[in-house]
Amino acid sequence: MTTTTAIAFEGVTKRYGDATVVDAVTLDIAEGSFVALVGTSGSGKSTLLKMVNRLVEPDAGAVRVAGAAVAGGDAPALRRSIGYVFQNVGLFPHLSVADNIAIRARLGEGVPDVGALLTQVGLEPDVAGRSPRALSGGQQQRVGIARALAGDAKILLMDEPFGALDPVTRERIGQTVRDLHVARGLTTIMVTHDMGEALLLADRVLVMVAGRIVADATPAEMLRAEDGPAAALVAVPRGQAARMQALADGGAA
Ligand SMILES: Nc1ncnc2c1ncn2[C@@H]1O[C@H](COP(=O)(O)OP(=O)(O)OP(=O)(O)O)[C@@H](O)[C@H]1O
Repeated sequence: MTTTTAIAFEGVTKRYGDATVVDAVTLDIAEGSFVALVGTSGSGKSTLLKMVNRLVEPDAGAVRVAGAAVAGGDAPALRRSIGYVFQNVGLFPHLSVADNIAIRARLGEGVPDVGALLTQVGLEPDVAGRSPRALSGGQQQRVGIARALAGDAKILLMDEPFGALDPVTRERIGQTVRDLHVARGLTTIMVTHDMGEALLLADRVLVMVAGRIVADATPAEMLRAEDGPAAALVAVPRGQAARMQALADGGAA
């Protein structure tokens, strides 16, 4: 089976002052893959992600989307073709849910089918007329996902999208995103602090430390890792799962 590269990072580097935040990262993201980017705070995950839609420009190297260097093209057009979801959602409170989703249409694209999008992200179509202020945090994030997909994006970038949500809502929205990823044939990159979430949602997990990718494996490979940075990160969810199983079995945790 041949795989097509949707996003390529070629020796990408970003510095802020003396600090090298992303350090010569070279990486191919296959079309249709769901990639989780994990690592401790400040390791450069968001910076790497934002170089795809040019919210951050690299100091060296190149990012390619569908083979074309993003630096050579029109940044607003690129951003409209890529769905971007982030923790604070960023809905306009004075606009209705429908207008928030259709905001890209105002920027010159076709008018999206808001009702269909709301259904796809697990909301009732009748929330379309409400203000985002009248929605829960989880519902707002679902609207954020609908907005990200309104322009028929084939790439979905998510930056710690569920960080502010309770675990049950987080789990449900994660599953919604995974289903949309499959149904729409998306290429998805999700930045998360949560290794458990990464293992359960993604089909490839990248671990970033100090601006470099130090582990790159499937969730199953990550879980089998005996040592190294991946092993340290999976130790937490693996240990929790084992302790909970012990509790369920009636033994001491
Ligand atoms: N615009 C900026 N100016 C200066 N330094 C920055 C800027 N953006 C990010 N940094 C620094 O770059 C480093 C990496 O930041 P980045 O947000 O990419 O990390 P991260 O791994 O996504 O962290 P977190 O998980 O906390 O979001 C941090 O030390 C951060 O302070």
